[in-house]
Amino acid sequence: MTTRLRLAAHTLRLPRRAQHTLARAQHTLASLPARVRIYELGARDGLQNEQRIVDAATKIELIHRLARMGASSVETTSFVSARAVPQMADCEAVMAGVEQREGTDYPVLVLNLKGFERAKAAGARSIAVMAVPSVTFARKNNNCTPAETVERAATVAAAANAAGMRVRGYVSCALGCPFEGAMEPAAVADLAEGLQAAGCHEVCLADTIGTGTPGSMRALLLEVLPRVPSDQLAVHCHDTYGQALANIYEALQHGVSVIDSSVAGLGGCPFAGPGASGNVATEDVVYMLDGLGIESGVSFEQAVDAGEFIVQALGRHNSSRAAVAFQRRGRPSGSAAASRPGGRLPGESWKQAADELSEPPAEAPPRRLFPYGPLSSVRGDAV
Ligand SMILES: CC(C)(COP(=O)([O-])OP(=O)([O-])OC[C@H]1O[C@@H](n2cnc3c(N)ncnc32)[C@H](O)[C@@H]1OP(=O)([O-])[O-])[C@@H](O)C(=O)NCCC(=O)NCCSC(=O)C[C@@](C)(O)CC(=O)[O-]
Repeated sequence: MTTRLRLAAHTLRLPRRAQHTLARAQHTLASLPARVRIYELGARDGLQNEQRIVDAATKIELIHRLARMGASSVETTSFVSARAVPQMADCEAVMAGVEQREGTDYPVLVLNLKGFERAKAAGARSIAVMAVPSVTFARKNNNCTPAETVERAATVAAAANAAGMRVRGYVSCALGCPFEGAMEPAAVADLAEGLQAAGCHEVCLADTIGTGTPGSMRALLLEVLPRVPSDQLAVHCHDTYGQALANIYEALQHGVSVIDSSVAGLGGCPFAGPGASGNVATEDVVYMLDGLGIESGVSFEQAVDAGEFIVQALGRHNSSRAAVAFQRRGRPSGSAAASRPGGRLPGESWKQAADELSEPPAEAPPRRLFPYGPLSSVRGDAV
């Protein structure tokens, strides 16, 4: 008997109101993807706006940790003007030093043909391009018009595809521009479709300054999804107004299964004006996904370790709520870390704690319990 049938039999014994609640929960969970891919931005978007220049060796070590923690993609650097973004001046050295793991994608951001030629010469196998709907942001960030951002992206994508590279396309300011406010969802959808037609295997809707809400994310997805299918979409949420996780949850319910994030919540575009905060923290995203029973392949503990590594190098605070809570309190009951209050034993480094915690417990506890039982049964997965 499938879990769904067993569940149906079980719910008949519940009061009518509880049956409705359960049916609603089951409907929501049924629409969530079972697995998502994490596109990690800590080494590129995460660092590009930091004033303290991080040396190439530290960036390379960070990239290795991000790959080891299980991110599907680790955006490695950007091939842009060193005058415009001094932190990315060492892009060639970083590319040369990264030992690429089998099964991990290492895209680099490229905004024009000059950047593409540099990336190709440095051995990049995967790139990201961008299109911008806002006139002011396109001028400040890309030194061209919105239409020219699409033309440049298409030119670069064609060259990259001809060279056998994978191409992702960002639509920046998808939920708002720092200078022009809300963007028309239809205009964003036009750019998303344009990037896909230009040869991008994946289109990422970027809330560059984190002004979106689940309402505006839903309105945007309803406009974009008829034109670009959910399995070719990603979302990139900054957390300026504390909406990033809610926006991601909204996107998950529409079938989007590639999530951008940055360890320790680092990041931001240097051309987006003051007050825009970092990306949603990878640790927070993974904590939420683990709680939803959605596989990401990312180890929460190793994400905390990577985030701590880079915030210590930068001498700044960690913006991940989940990482900070984990360091103070450990994981809540039911998780492997819970048996070790504080997550880390006295004198133990985060790396040791993470290695220790990633070892499977002798008898695995039931994972991800939902008040009505294991999440998979509520979702109605067949067994
Ligand atoms: C847009 C460009 C490339 C200008 O593009 P351009 O208009 O083609 O530049 P140009 O021809 O006017 O050249 C200006 C100068 O830049 C040099 N140059 C031109 N291109 C390159 C290159 N590829 N590599 C190295 N140097 C370059 C070029 O050689 C020249 O140097 P000069 O002769 O004055 O000494 C430039 O303005 C630039 O690099 N801007 C930086 C933009 C940037 O990196 N922004 C942050 C990343 S975007 C982001 O974070 C958003 C995202 C993706 O995460 C999603 C989201 O949240 O929205």
